[in-house]
Amino acid sequence: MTTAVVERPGGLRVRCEGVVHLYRTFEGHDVVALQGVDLTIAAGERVAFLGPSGSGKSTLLTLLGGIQKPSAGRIFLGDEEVSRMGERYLARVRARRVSTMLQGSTRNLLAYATARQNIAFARLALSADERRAALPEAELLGRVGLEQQADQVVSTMSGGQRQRLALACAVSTGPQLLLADEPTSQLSHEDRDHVIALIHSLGDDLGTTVVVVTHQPEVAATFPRTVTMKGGRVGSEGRDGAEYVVIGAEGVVHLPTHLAEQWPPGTLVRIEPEDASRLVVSRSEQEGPA
Ligand SMILES: Nc1ncnc2c1ncn2[C@@H]1O[C@H](COP(=O)(O)OP(=O)(O)OP(=O)(O)O)[C@@H](O)[C@H]1O
Repeated sequence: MTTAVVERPGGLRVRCEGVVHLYRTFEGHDVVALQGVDLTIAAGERVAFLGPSGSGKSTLLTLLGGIQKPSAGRIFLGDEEVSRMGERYLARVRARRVSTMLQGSTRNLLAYATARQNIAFARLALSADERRAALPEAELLGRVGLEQQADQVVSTMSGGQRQRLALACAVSTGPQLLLADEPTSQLSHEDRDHVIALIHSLGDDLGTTVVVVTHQPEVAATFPRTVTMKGGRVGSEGRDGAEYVVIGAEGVVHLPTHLAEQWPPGTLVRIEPEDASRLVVSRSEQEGPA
């Protein structure tokens, strides 16, 4: 497929430096959702975020999309730091350069509007030139297999149709960065494969940087890079099928999950260099602190 949705040059580079995020609960407690994320995603790269529930995947995604600002640390979209953007400028970035699909298709759509009206709404912030350069709405709907649903109201659509429409709206502005939180959860296998193929075709056509949060191994396997979150940090990364742990800012190394179960917190270990590219981790015979 070679048709561009809206012609824009390439994808956006994303960089996180020591990103921390806290939520204040109604009871006044602070919840640490992210505690020092260092991560660079190259322009045009496609990455799947994995990790257990509560590890901070959705929080990181909303920070990358400028929906929330980090409590500390810095996030760069291209060369621009998100926290330094004024609200109006950030709103323009969100409307034209960065598309975020939140978890659950209904949060991304106007339920009582038709497919066509939803796409028109998503494109409101585009300039007249950009709108002219954009893929015609009928073609866009055709690409997500909804040509027959152009005038159908969202609330009468199936879950799969809504999710495909949400994706059509997200890509209708030709974003340089597409962020999608669980875009394939609760879909049939057929709808899941359709949505993922569309996401990858956007990357192929426009060089868009793509980040997808998923719990589904079949979905993660279609991405050349995976980032697994653990306790609010990047725990490990997968590149072309090989898994690596990541050294954190303070020299902290997470153990791979299968070893972490055998060597629980408190285990005493010794780390010694074997040669220039190898460290040996050995477990002490002594009991660690209880
Ligand atoms: N609005 C909020 N208020 C308070 N705490 C929150 C809020 N949103 C998230 N959290 C907490 O922040 C932490 C990270 O949550 P987050 O939703 O980012 O994780 P996740 O990895 O996306 O989880 P899931 O896979 O279940 O969606 C969790 O401890 C969660 O309970």
